[in-house]
Formats: sequence, C-alpha cells, structure tokens
Amino acid sequence: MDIRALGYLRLETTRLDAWRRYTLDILGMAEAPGSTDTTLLLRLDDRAYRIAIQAGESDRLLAAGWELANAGALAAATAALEAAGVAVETAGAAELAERRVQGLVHLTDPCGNPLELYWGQAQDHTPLATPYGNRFVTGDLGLGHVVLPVPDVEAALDFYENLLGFQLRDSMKLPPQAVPTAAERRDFHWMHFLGPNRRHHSLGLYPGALPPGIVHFMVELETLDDVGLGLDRMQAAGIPIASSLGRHTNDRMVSFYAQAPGGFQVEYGWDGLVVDPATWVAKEITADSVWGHQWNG
Ligand SMILES: Cc1ccc(O)c(O)c1CC[C@@H]1C(=O)CC[C@]2(C)C(=O)CC[C@@H]12
Ligand SMILES: [Fe+2]
Repeated sequence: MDIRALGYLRLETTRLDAWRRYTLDILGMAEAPGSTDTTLLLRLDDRAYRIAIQAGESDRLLAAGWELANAGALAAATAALEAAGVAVETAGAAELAERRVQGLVHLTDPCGNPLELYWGQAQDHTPLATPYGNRFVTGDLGLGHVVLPVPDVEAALDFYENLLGFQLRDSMKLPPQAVPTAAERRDFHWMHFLGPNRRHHSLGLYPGALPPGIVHFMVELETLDDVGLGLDRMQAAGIPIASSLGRHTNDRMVSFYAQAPGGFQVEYGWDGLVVDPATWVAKEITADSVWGHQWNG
C-alpha cells in the first residue's frame, strides 16, 4: 500500500478555547482560513490545514489522516483493505469538501483507532505567518508523528507493517509500570516505531489503552531555538511539562513533551533523523533517550 505521509490530525475537544491559546500562542501555529468558532483549523505549512480541532462532548482523536499520492493509489489501497476484510467507508462530496481533499476513505485499525486515507489536499499559497517566525519541518516527511494506543500490539504491528506497508524502524521494551493499561501482565511490552517515508517514524504504537485515543503527537521545528522558545512559552503559560528536554536514541530528536488540553501530550522537537528506507534495518533500542527526557509524574 503506497501511503506517503501522516498528512493531518483531527481532534475533538471539550475546551476549544484552551486549544486555541495552546496552538496559536504557545506552539506557534497559524489559524487557517475556514476556521470557525466550533472547528479550529491550523496551518503549519503550505497545506490548507494540518490539524483540525472541533468542539464536542469528549477529548479524543477523531482521525489520523494518511496521505496517498493520487486517486489510483487510494483505489488500490481500498481494494487491498477490503480484500483483507477491513471495513472501509468512502467519503461523500460534503465530507470531501469539508476535509479539502479529493478522495477519502474511513477505516479503523485492529484496536479501533480511527484512520483516514486520502489524496489531493488543497494547498494555501499565501505566505505562512507563524506568530514567532518559527518554521515547521513537514514537506515529504509529513506533519510529524503520532503515537496511538494499541492494547493488542501484535495485531496492530501486523496491520501497519503488512497491510498498510509501513516500515518497522525500531522497537523498545517497556516495563510493566510504563504500561498500566496493558491487556495482559507480561515481563515487558514492546513499543514500536514505524514510518511510510524518510522521517524516522510517523507512527508510534504504545502497547496499552488511553482514553483520548492518542498518546502524543509531535511537530518538528526547524531550529533548536524554535524549540527552546516554545519551552519558555509553555513555562510562562504555566502548562505542565510532561518531560524535560532530551534527545531520543532512535530518531536523535531533541524534544520536550507538554501536557495538551485533554489528557495527552504534544512533543515539540528538532533535528529528527531522516532515514533511507532502502537500506534501513529494524533494531531494538534499549533506552528511550541519550540524555534528558525526565518524565514527571
Ligand atoms: C522512546 C521514544 C522515541 C521517539 C519518540 O518520538 C518518542 O516519543 C519516544 C517516547 C515514547 C514513549 C511514549 O510515548 C509514552 C511514555 C513512554 C512509554 C515512556 O514511559 C518511555 C517512552 C515513552
Ligand atoms: Fe514521539
């Protein structure tokens, strides 16, 4: 299946005002045309939007949107999903217009996580005015990465590797205390990192349950100062820092994690590894970070 990138995220929130301040004033994203009082659209680059946050009854992931190259690629993906017995729902004209894409199907992964496969997202050709002059690293690498809760991690890994065609980049053993919601007690639980493109990982699979349906999403900044200035803004706003600044072992990213409105986290990073999928070899990492990343709580 020819998935190219993590294209967008859709979230539901009970606190849209908090998300508005968080994304615009702290993360340094730009409000996109079409944004309303009930759905906040955020621009990070030349796409019409990369994150859509809609007011609702709960705080949860509504969809991780994965981008394909064109209509033929989406048709082939849909056929492969149906052949594998995955229920696929094709979007109608109203939904395509709302998403600003030319083709889209809905599905869920084996753990019930909501996914959308799409092609042909609208671009915004007006200059991007981020509030602090910060720039996000996107392009072929996509929006960033998302970590999804997958209580049945073996089924999820099989689905993303063998059906969606993501490449396994590496895996890490988590101790039981790091996975209090695991489906069964084990000596350790594998966490996996995968990607459909040269970004080290666009997807993390966390082997437990989490009510919002998302563990964290990561956006990558062009400079270390962008990240440091973002950390200063978090602290000035009194946002709890979930993990201090550190550098990951696998994608070498320097990042911190902050609590987001709604029970999950945002990772704000710089200097992520770009890999060559043709020569990549899957590995086990035995530490999450080279330095830093002190988790609070
Ligand atoms: C280990 C790691 C490598 C690259 C990343 O982008 C990344 O987010 C992580 C950390 C993953 C992970 C998490 O998401 C939730 C809390 C976890 C399970 C821990 O307790 C250690 C690693 C953490
Ligand atoms: Fe991450």
